[in-house]
Amino acid sequence: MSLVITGLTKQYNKHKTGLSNYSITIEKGILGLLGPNGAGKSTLMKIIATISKPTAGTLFLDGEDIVNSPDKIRKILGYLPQDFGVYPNLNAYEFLEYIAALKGVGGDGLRKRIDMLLDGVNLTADAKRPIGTYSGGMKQRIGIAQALLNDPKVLIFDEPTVGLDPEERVRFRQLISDLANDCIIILSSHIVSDIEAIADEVAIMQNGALLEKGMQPDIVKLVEGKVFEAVLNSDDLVVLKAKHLVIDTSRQKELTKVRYIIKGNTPEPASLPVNATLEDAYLYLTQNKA
Ligand SMILES: Nc1ncnc2c1ncn2[C@@H]1O[C@H](COP(=O)(O)OP(=O)(O)OP(=O)(O)O)[C@@H](O)[C@H]1O
Repeated sequence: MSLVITGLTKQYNKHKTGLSNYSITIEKGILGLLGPNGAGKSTLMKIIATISKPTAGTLFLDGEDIVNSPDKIRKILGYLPQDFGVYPNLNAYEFLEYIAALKGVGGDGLRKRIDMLLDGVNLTADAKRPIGTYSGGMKQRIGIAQALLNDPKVLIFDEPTVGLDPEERVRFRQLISDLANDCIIILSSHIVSDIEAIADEVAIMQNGALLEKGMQPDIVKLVEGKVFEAVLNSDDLVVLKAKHLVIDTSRQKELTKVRYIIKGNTPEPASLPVNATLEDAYLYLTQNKA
């Protein structure tokens, strides 16, 4: 299964561009979209989910044009939008039955599937309570469950881990990694550690453009050998900041420990090389292009 996107542009109005000439090919597995606010992640996801039409460009799913024939993808799509709304008076069970009816999912297996999904998102014990009484994280989990109702082959999650506690993040990861062999899964976040833990491939976006896409280790390789740490006084820190890209600082008594990416070839004196991470690569790519 592959989704081939070419030259995708979304011009909201004269001044606002959501995506500009964006091309990417997405295969089975979990793709993480990483980018700062306004990068175009939601715009891309809405277009793939056929909620929004592009101004220009094409999307083909296994050779089928999904801009002009959206039904091809809608039948096999699961989508969790960023601003997912729930019906506060329905309980989780009723809500999933309602969404199933909208999606045309029914039959003998429905009850079993709802039970399985409620268990998958850890809501079985609360399934008979009105959703209006749920916490933000619980509402997010019911949103995840509804996206999985129709046994989708293309799954789109816009900021799925917002509001989830660490335990629920692990549960979410397990839930979708079981599906990844068989599906295209696209999820967005601006939290690098979430993408690092969940995604196989990463697409780093900014200002409506794709900066880089690849398997996580290949993205990290972009900054390997460039990341250093040093413990400095405040004067030396000022000098370092003017020359290099600072990733992180922390106080160590009257000194500052700094993690940075070198610009050029020469690290500051008394610096030690450290292993690069996805966060280093993300900051390197987005801050160099900012
Ligand atoms: N309905 C809209 N009308 C006008 N401009 C819009 C609309 N939706 C998005 N935009 C603009 O398009 C650009 C991309 O926005 P988008 O929501 O796709 O980014 P994002 O990467 O999902 O950001 P976030 O992490 O904040 O959700 C931004 O400049 C945004 O202001």
